[in-house]
Amino acid sequence: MIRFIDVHKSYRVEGKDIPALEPFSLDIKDGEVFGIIGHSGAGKSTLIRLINLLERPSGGKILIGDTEITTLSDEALRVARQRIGMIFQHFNLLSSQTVAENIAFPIRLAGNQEAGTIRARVDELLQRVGLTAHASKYPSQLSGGQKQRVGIARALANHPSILLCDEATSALDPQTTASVLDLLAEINRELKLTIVLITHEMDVVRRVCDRVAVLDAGRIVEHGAVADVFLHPRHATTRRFVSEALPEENSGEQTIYKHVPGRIMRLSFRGEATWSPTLGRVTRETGVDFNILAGRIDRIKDLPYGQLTLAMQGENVDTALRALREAGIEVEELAR
Ligand SMILES: Nc1ncnc2c1ncn2[C@@H]1O[C@H](COP(=O)(O)OP(=O)(O)OP(=O)(O)O)[C@@H](O)[C@H]1O
Repeated sequence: MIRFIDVHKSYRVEGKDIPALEPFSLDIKDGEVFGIIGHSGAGKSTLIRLINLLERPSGGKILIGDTEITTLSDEALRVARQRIGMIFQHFNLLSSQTVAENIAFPIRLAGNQEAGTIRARVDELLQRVGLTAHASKYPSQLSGGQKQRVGIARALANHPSILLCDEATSALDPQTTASVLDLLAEINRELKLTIVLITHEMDVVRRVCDRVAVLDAGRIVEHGAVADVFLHPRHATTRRFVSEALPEENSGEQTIYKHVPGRIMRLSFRGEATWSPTLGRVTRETGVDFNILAGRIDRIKDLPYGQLTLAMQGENVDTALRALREAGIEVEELAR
């Protein structure tokens, strides 16, 4: 568990303390993928860098397991940091070293000098990230996605229990982003390490995270399970992030709703409910008419979900809505 207790952080700029993170408490559980989402300047980098003390908090406690890391000696902190890997938006590879040498570097730094052991570990890591054929290349000969795979292999070199990802996919195209996120999900699943990632894209959160915190101007304004935050965003900032991830929600439907007869409802289905023909059954039984205005079926990490926007008409709409709720479908009225 990574535990922040009443942590806050200010930067001293021209003799003044400028707050970057207001006091917050937060627990990140072992083995989960935890996302921190926020706009530029919200404090994401500051927050993630508190975990390995690249930034020191101005107050409060940070615990990793039972260890309060802010009280560690320099030597103890150096050892603790070996169990915390980090990857970066711009990869931060050594340009004069090959892929294999980049990955070997932190292993040597941790004190392991035995060439055979290092080679075996590097081979294992190359295989994990799918770069065995590229071991002797230099970073300039790799694509962005391949560079990030080297970054991931290097971060995993000393068997960390935590992997910090600082905008790891922000410099990548959508397809490469998807493959790097798949790799992170696989690493999380197979190595059971905790992943903390920061991003400004809700889609990254939707694809890989179990839980998420939304940062807005240095404050955590919302946090919880991704499915809850994604399907029922409460804070205006969260709603904006979600609507960016669901572009059709932005395309002027609010205006269309005014011209469509009936009550405009949004139905959200999760898990098994996504596949069962409940809507058909309920509307048949209640004689309610419906018109589909928008819809999607997708996944939040491994959880299938569906959202349908309907115009519903008929005498028994309320009965139909009750029956839908009883069947585990979440129902929200958008307009009447
Ligand atoms: N070393 C520093 N010295 C002074 N102020 C800083 C420093 N680092 C960050 N800040 C300020 O702290 C606030 C939070 O910055 P931070 O980099 O954590 O945000 P962010 O959400 O990661 O933004 P971005 O997505 O643009 O990287 C900003 O107002 C920033 O200007």
